[in-house]
Amino acid sequence: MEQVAVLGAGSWGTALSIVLADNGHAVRLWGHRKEQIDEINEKHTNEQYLPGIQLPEAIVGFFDLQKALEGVEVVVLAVPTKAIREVLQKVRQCAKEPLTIVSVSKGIEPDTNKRISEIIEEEMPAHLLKDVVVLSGPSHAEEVSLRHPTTVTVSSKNMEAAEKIQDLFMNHQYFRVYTNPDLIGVEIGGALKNIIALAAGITDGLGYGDNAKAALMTRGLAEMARLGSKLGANPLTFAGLTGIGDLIVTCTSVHSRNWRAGNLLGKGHCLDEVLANMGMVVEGVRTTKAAYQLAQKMQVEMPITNVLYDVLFNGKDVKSAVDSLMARGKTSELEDLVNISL
Ligand SMILES: NC(=O)C1=CN([C@@H]2O[C@H](COP(=O)(O)OP(=O)(O)OC[C@H]3O[C@@H](n4cnc5c(N)ncnc54)[C@H](OP(=O)(O)O)[C@@H]3O)[C@@H](O)[C@H]2O)C=CC1
Ligand SMILES: O=C(CO)COP(=O)(O)O
Repeated sequence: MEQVAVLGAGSWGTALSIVLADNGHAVRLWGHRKEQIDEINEKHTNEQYLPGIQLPEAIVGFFDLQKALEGVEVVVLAVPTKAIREVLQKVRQCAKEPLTIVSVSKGIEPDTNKRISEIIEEEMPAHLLKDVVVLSGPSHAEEVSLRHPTTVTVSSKNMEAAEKIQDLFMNHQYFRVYTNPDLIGVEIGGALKNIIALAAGITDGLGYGDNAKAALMTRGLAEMARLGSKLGANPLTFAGLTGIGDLIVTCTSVHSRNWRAGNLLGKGHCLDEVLANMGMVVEGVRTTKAAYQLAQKMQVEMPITNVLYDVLFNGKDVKSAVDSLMARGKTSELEDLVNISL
């Protein structure tokens, strides 16, 4: 039995706390809103994020970060990408011993274009950071909290640490955890699939059918792998859980906030209105900006990302965005594969 701190009491932090509690661990679920922590401790629910789910009593809510981190060696970081630096700055003021930090968020930071593991290494002083492990894959919190069969992947620069985290989360009833040593590919896949899910939501919202969605997913995967391999990822990772696996779950599920946001954009709503009404994080918006910047910097062709960037940040109309993808010059499907070095 391990004491684990989970930072971020949203959908994913709470769902992963259930997995850890089911595995016999004592979970300290930290959140920054007192009334939500009181609800977790008094009613064993988190109605805003996982309505109707009864939380195991081994999950204890913490409002005081210092107390949540006392004597803990493993910290699961489950806040949106834009809050990660702020939360880590608080963690480094409270931590006394070196921590293994498990990143479960999916995004790339705009402007710095850093992956989350890179942000963690930057924000945490070396003496307080033992290892960084990334956990990613096709896993909607809503389904995990219902204990429906789910598979994810863990990766790290130190695969021994990844295997420890694999053991911590592995639940042979409903939560199967794989390892993959390709840290860059695992993080890039998890982040970029949100861009394609936004685009898939848009074409669904426009009333286009399965052909359009299959095209976006397939050509989306090609551009994810193109950028990923330029950044040092193994292209085969994009054929795995954190690539095509997460792309399928996010582009085809009503649970996906990215798909739902895209769907509303496709139906004619404006971005500000969509984000204001979502009530949960839509990571793909900021990641589109970061991936657009990376594509320019690394000179990688990313037509879907580029056109979505214009929709989100330059007011391009969604219908003409799809038209401009269709009107691109002719190309070969396999050209991408030839350009990817294994
Ligand atoms: N939901 C899912 O199915 C999955 C999500 N993920 C990833 O996990 C990450 C978190 O997503 P998810 O849990 O779904 O997001 P939610 O929007 O459901 O919850 C985010 C949580 O983070 C809290 N938070 C936001 N900013 C801060 C801050 N500065 N300090 C402390 N807490 C903060 C929010 O608090 P408040 O309530 O006050 O806003 C909320 O509790 C994302 O990167 C997402 O892509 C990965 C796999 C699956
Ligand atoms: O990453 C996820 C599932 O694997 C969750 O996707 P959304 O953030 O789009 O809901």
